[in-house]
Amino acid sequence: MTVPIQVLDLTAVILAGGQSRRFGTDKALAQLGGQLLLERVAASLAECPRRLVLAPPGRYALPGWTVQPERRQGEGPLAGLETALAWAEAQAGPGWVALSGVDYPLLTPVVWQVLAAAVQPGELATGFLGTDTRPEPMPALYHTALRPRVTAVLDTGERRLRQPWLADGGTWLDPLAAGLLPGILADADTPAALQALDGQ
Ligand SMILES: Nc1nc2c(ncn2[C@@H]2O[C@H](COP(=O)(O)OP(=O)(O)OP(=O)(O)O)[C@@H](O)[C@H]2O)c(=O)[nH]1
Repeated sequence: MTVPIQVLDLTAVILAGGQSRRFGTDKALAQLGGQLLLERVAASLAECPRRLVLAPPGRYALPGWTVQPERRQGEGPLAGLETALAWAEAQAGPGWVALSGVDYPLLTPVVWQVLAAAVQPGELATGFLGTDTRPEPMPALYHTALRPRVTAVLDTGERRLRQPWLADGGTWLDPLAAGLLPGILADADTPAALQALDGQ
């Protein structure tokens, strides 16, 4: 019998090393409801026993979290996933990483519980479908066994996290059918998008 995955089995990793070009200022330090976006995402993952923020040295300090750069620093989110998987495996052996960007300020622990409960034996990714019905690379769970594939793709020069091969070996849930509140996965990658979330 397979034992279901729980949030307590996950290694939390927040990608926080981007350029925030569309936002215009560092979006991790933007606020919603009086709280930094980085802190809000971190709060959704607070139950995870291992917690890592991938960001350039000295950019942020987050109590209870390890903050360090990824191995291929500044090379984009796929390089962040590679380091996330390596770090998780070094900490706890084979297992699942809960991966988020800093720009999902409405995430709650329930989102991660839903993903953990949906993990299927033998699959390597579990996430949500976007409004365009394509898999969204974050927030999502990735298994450490994906790392050789991620490394091989990075070595070809590819840097995007949205990869068809990531979606192929995974479970991708319709968020509303999975019981999530509408809008909970909203992405605040511009000031207007963040403003639209004010009051939620
Ligand atoms: N650690 C790490 N995180 C990254 C990197 N690039 C993007 N991110 C993070 O990944 C998430 C999604 O990033 P994007 O919104 O696509 O990129 P961005 O650079 O932050 O923003 P834009 O410049 O507007 O594209 C955000 O939380 C970023 O902080 C990177 O090279 N390293």
